[in-house]
Amino acid sequence: MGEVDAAFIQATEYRPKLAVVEADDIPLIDLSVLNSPDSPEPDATAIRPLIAEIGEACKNWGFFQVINHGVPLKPRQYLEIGARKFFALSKEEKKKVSRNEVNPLGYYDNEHTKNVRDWKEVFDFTVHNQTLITASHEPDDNELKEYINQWPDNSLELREECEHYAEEVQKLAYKFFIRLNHYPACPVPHLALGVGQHKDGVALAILAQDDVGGLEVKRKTDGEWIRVKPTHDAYVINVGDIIQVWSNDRYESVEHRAVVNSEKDRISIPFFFSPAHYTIVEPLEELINDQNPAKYKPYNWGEYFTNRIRSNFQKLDVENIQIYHFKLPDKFG
Ligand SMILES: O=C(O)CCC(=O)C(=O)O
Ligand SMILES: [Fe+2]
Repeated sequence: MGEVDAAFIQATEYRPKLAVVEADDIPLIDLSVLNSPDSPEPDATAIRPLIAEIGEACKNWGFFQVINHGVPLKPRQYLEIGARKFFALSKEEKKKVSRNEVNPLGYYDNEHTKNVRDWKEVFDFTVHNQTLITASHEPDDNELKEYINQWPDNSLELREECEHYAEEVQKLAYKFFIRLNHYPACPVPHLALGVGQHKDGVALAILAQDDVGGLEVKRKTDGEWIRVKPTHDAYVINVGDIIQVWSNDRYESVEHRAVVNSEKDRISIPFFFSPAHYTIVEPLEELINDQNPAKYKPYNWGEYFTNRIRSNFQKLDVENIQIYHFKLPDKFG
């Protein structure tokens, strides 16, 4: 295997099959009724079929793509170019904006998913230049800290490109943070993964991917890994853990991963949507009744998130925090 660090090598059962199963069946949803120039405020009847379509996609797949979403293409294209320029800088230059124990935003090339190193480098920033978040994952520690974006200086216009994109894409959801993912070409794509299989802990993820492709979704019906076909100017949206809890398991957060390849590098830009740090996440009251009792205990989002990033940051012996840790016993057995 020569020069590839053993930290990147997946256990046999997690290694990707490189034969691609490309899904035509991941729902492709047209959002044009929401963006009609004639009726800026679509009425409830007009959007009812769309809501049903999204509900079905969330239930059956947990994943879908959207087109005619109203987010302009230019800022996304500029940011993709800007991301490529940034990742092409020397390690030394990129490390000037490195994430560290104090500030988890910025550049990072050592992320682990389930204790195996990901074949990627990332640049994280929050939509607001300063964001308050819970400092500690300990329940009794109420201290908050401020996340501050780190921007590379010199000639790059990365800051403007990131801010401009954030302003536009947040119209599709609300806010939190955006990641620039760079997956370099990999000499051992059958042994490593760009991101190991995982679920997103946030409420919703909205991903812009370039035309190289590599995102794979675990199909709910048979557990097969399905490649999400890059579609021009589409966004891939997936349900995260918070929606699973809010919906009391009606909409499940789905496992996914990013496969790498030996020829081309790849850029993807996920936008992670989640509530404010003080939010208590629990099944929505209106969905709960005697027949359908709450399946989760309430948890604090800020503590959960801090716990998660702590375990991404250092290789821990224990599994990181998961929503099933808050699962209540099933009353109907
Ligand atoms: O790059 C991709 O296609 C997926 C990235 C992803 O799942 C993540 O960053 O959570
Ligand atoms: Fe993800």
